[in-house]
Amino acid sequence: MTKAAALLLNLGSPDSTSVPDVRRYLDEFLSDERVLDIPAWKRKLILKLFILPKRPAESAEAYSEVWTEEGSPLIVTSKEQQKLVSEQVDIPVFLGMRYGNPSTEDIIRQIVNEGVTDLFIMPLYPHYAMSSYETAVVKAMEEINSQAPHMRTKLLQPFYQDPDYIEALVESAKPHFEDDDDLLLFSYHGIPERQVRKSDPSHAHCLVREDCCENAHPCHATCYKHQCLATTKAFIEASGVPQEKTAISFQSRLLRDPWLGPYTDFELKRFGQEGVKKIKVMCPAFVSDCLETIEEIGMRGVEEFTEAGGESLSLIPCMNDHPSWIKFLSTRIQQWQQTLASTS
Ligand SMILES: C=CC1=C(C)c2cc3[nH]c(cc4nc(cc5[nH]c(cc1n2)c(C)c5CCC(=O)O)C(CCC(=O)O)=C4C)c(C)c3C=C
Ligand SMILES: [Fe+2]
Ligand SMILES: [Fe+2]
Repeated sequence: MTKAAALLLNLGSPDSTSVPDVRRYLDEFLSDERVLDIPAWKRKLILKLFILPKRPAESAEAYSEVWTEEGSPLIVTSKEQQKLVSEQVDIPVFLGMRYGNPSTEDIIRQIVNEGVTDLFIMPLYPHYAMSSYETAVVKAMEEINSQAPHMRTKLLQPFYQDPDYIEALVESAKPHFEDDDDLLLFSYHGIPERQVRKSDPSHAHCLVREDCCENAHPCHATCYKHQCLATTKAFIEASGVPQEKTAISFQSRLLRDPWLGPYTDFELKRFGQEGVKKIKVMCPAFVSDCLETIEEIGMRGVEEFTEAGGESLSLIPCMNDHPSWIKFLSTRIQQWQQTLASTS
């Protein structure tokens, strides 16, 4: 007897906006060797001396700005996505988070208890990064290997230029465009440049030249920079937005190492100073609105831009529960079920 199921994976949020809950979450998140990819002793020291004393209170305040009656926007939206996808397919759809709850460990236990033999693992990240897609997959596989080593698994690959994803992104974003917009900014979550180099299997291609991540290359199956550029290019082509009215930047830096640039906060200031008046910002690395979109762009970004002279900045919502996005996920599940049926 076989039983198939799908598992949606996302990053996770603290359980509440209390400082102890946020501290627990940040401790789990930033203790991940794929997020702070430095020697373990150094990571522990940095966490203890520089991050955990002050950041939990600052982040708790930021979370309070976006928290809803049902909880964190990321969790609430992810649960809604799970419900909507479940309604479109005829197998159970589970939801797990890399950090916090519902934890990957608990959800794999539930999946095992329900007798699942074939699991489609769906990291809800369009782009490959060791700190997002890779760590989610590694954690899920560790749990499966220890709890149910015979379970068969299949992985949804990063879908950064999948025409169906691009179509869903265009359909959800385009209604927010206005004729008098001066600029559409694609703001992606940043990562340290070091992690782009580490994810380059050749260790000789990515970030070696200014334009090395632009074009297709065998090293780019794991190149976050290339994949963000590719999403932007595909979106511009599919949406018809004039390229000269677009820009790209990377947000959410932590610590002082060089991260992928240009940095969103610096760019918003520059645009304001250079006379750009009306900006729309979309964040295609996130499929659900969360702290990093609602607070960092929709609140702080607005201040940065208007204080520098800009008139208005609007955040374009992520795909969230948009029907085209739900269809994308449901279709990928159905396609996997067809391959299962044809191979069994
Ligand atoms: C979209 C993919 C993401 C990548 C890549 C990523 C890398 C990355 N993040 C941090 C540090 C933090 N990120 C935080 C929040 C956060 N990050 C993502 C996604 C990616 N992160 C999401 C969806 C969220 C929002 C979570 C929510 O609850 O809404 C935070 C926590 C908040 C804060 O204190 O600022 C941190 C910290 C690093 C260091 C990193 C790559 C190395
Ligand atoms: Fe992050
Ligand atoms: Fe690259």
